[in-house]
Amino acid sequence: MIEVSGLTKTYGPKRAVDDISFQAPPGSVTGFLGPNGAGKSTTMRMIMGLDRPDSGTATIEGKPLADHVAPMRAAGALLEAKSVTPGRTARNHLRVLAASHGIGRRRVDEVIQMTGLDTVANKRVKGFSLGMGQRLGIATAMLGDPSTLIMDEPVNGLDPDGVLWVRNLARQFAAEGRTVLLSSHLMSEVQLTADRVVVIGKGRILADASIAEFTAQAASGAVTVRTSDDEQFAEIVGAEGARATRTSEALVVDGLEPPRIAHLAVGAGLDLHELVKTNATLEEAYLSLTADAVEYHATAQEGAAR
Ligand SMILES: Nc1ncnc2c1ncn2[C@@H]1O[C@H](COP(=O)(O)OP(=O)(O)OP(=O)(O)O)[C@@H](O)[C@H]1O
Repeated sequence: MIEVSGLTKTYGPKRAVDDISFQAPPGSVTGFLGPNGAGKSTTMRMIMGLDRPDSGTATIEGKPLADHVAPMRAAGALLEAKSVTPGRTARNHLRVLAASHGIGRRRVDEVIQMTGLDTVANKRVKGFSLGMGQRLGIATAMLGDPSTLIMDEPVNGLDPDGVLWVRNLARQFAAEGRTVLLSSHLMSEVQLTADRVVVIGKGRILADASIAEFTAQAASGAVTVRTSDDEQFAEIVGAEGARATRTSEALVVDGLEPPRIAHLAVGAGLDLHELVKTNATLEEAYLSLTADAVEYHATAQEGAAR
């Protein structure tokens, strides 16, 4: 369990994190989302005790990470800034770290295997690709077999196979009752990986909900209907006070729930060919929520495809 309470961090005039509180419960994957510069990495660094908050607290299993007897067993993190000595091999990097935390060499071999680094474990880290570096970062995070795993942009630079692997790893960790907090800008991936989302914008919490709740909030509630006579059915729906818009292929009904729509169609003796409530995707929900919190806008290019 990660608990963040009233956490605030200012860099000069910039309030990077502004009085945020949220929990990442055990047994689930919490997606940590927000536009560039929203404060995600700063928050993760404070949870890991790498940045000192101006005020507020961040705890793991009830206490700050630094107060744990074996911090690497409490939490492991893949953060953006890597602290790997480039001249070392991946295996040596892991061995040095393991030795300084009382972790045996067998665990080093295990995490090398788990992260698919076997063939490059004896190569110097400075020659690593972005994806191999990510895998080594994840291997480092897992070294202590931690109960909490924090990953900042874990799929950054990974090939599709690696993306799937991170998704399965996160899901497996959660299934084992551990806590997973991960940030990502890939909404489709978060939708597949996370159970819950915490959305942050300009240092403040914008949403804290399950994926289902979060996307339901953004859904228009419209229902797509096709019947044996859409023109007649549009009138029936209109008489009920709902709005029916005809598209080339169907009717889009606003203001009635599917069971009522089905009841009306059957009552009018019409065949019902389609009845679908439209759900927003995580990306649509995210974009509509964060529209005002985006700090770095791209401007449309002259001559760009329209
Ligand atoms: N060490 C620092 N010194 C000064 N400003 C910083 C520092 N670290 C972060 N900031 C500022 O704090 C704000 C939050 O940054 P942070 O890296 O936490 O955002 P983020 O949500 O992780 O963004 P991204 O998605 O781009 O990684 C930004 O405006 C950033 O410029």
